[in-house]
Amino acid sequence: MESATLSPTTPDENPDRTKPTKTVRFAANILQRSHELKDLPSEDIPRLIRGLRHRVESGESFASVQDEAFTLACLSIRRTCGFDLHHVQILGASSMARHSISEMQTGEGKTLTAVLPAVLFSLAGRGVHVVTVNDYLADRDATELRPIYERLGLSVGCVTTDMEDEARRQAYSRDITYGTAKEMGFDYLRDRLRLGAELIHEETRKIFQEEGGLVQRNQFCAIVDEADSVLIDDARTPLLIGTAQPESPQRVALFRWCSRAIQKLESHKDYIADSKKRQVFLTDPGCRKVVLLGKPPLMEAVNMETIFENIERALEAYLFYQRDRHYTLHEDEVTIVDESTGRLMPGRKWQNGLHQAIEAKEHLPISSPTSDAARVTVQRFFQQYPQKCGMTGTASNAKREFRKTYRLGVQRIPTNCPCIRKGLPTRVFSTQEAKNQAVMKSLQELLQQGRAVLVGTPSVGASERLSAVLHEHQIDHEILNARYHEVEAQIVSRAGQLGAVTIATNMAGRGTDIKLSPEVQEAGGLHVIATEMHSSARIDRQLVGRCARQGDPGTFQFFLSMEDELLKNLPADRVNRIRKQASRASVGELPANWAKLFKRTQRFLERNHYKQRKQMMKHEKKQMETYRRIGLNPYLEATGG
Ligand SMILES: Nc1ncnc2c1ncn2[C@@H]1O[C@H](COP(=O)(O)OP(=O)(O)OP(=O)(O)O)[C@@H](O)[C@H]1O
Repeated sequence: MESATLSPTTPDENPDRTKPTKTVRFAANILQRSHELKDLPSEDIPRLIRGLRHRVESGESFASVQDEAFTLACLSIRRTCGFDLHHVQILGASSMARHSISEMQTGEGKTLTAVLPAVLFSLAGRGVHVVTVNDYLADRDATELRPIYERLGLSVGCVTTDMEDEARRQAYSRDITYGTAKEMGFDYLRDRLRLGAELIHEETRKIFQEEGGLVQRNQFCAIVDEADSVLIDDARTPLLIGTAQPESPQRVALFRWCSRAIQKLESHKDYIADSKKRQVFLTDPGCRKVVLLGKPPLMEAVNMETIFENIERALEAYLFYQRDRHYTLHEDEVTIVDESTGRLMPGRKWQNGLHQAIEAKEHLPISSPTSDAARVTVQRFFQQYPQKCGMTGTASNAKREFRKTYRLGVQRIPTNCPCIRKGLPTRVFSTQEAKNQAVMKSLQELLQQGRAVLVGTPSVGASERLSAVLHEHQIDHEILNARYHEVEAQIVSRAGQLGAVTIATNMAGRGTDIKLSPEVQEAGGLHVIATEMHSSARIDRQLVGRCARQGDPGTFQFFLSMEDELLKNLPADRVNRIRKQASRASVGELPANWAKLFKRTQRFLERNHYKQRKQMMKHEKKQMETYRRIGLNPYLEATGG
């Protein structure tokens, strides 16, 4: 059988779809061979897989068993799901087997595509990690795909947030384990903490591992779904485990005092705020003012340096962290909202006193602060997998970063059916109010046409504000945000029905598969209204990718306003200038060319975030080298190995 050689052409570059290319022949061949095995008794499939495993364990390469492994996987998929994989899915799988990121458009069936490389790499018997963006998707994929793997004689596990260590250990001992990068990364760090100094002695490490002291096996293969979200968007903050410091009334008094004291400070005069980096620096006059402010007796022993630092944290909490956008409040606790996925992250805390500063700002009980115990960047964590690959609908514009950081190429895979998604012209308004009115009008028109509508919003707060406006206009709708994650599956299952209006945060941005009812399909499919642009064009493309999947009809439109969050990332004086200019141009809708400002701001932010990631990696590399040189566990921070 000939091996897969993907031509770099995209469907647009090679519109002659009737001519079978070498790659199409490769995919057709795999499917044909799987059809030839249609009478193979079920019990023979695991036997054949065991044969392949034996060959890999005896030193044969993955490439030499790839065709047979793919054939058996296709057979199992057909017997379980009742349909064949599309050729393009087999091409996507083949490029992943050669350590690439397959760029497959949204809705092309990436979840099933990943089964093929997962089966192939599982033959080494060292564990395959299929990494997704959230617990919901990890659990959904593991549950839905389990029958396919089990037919092949392969075991499947899933790691989610609230699991105990023993259950995690079990899940990692399976052939294929589903989970999020965060869960897998934190398990990795917890293992490094368990190892302590033994990490650097190969022999003791092995013994420790064999005795079951660790939860994870050594990293071997990672297949990353939504690769740009996991490897790029989420890679701006390192994975970090903190250890709780003892409670201290002094510190509680300090956080509370700082939260009040900042009301007396003036921007530009007493402090400088950098909104891009979300940092605040006290100026000399600011420091002098803080020194002179009256303090409670409990703070007498706190040195001025610590007070300045906590004043800066309190200002950051006040200026850059908004309730129902960056965090939510639940039962007297601050719960972080993941900015790129819109999901809650219970149990996670901001470091260096920021979490406590936010608690003080919200007049909540102050939790005990944590200090760094172990940390690793997402980049470094994934670099340690000798076999890795990924898939996403939005990889091309991060091609360079994938190559430089992870040594992963990006391969564009043609769509199965031509995509007929249609974008309507972006509309820009001078105020949020004018934008909401226009969204409402558009919604009413769409509902009259018998469409289903998904409205994307940037935060929990924004989704609820828009919901209130819809209530005023008596438009029935559902909300999909971090507060309703328990009923996510039901909300998604209704989102493609006649007259359905779903207001969602980024939670619906990735992996959400909205099935259309026949009437909605007939009326033009799902329409996506994006009510803001995100900090990365890839996140916007994912939201828009909820419509017009697999050749279905579908449309989308952006509604933007000069009061949008995105523009707040520009320097304040520039935003004010632009807003004044806009209000001179119109009080309602602005000319279409104002949309360029949003695209430029988005590109500016993308560049900034890339720089931040590069800087973080440079810093980590330096730190690791120093730790190694002096013989300490390089993953342990404050404990010093
Ligand atoms: N070969 C196939 N034949 C028929 N249906 C398929 C096939 N492959 C996948 N599907 C179906 O297509 C739908 C979309 O699949 P999936 O959610 O995996 O897409 P995706 O590429 O991951 O989308 P997104 O990028 O939005 O996450 C699912 O309902 C899945 O069952």
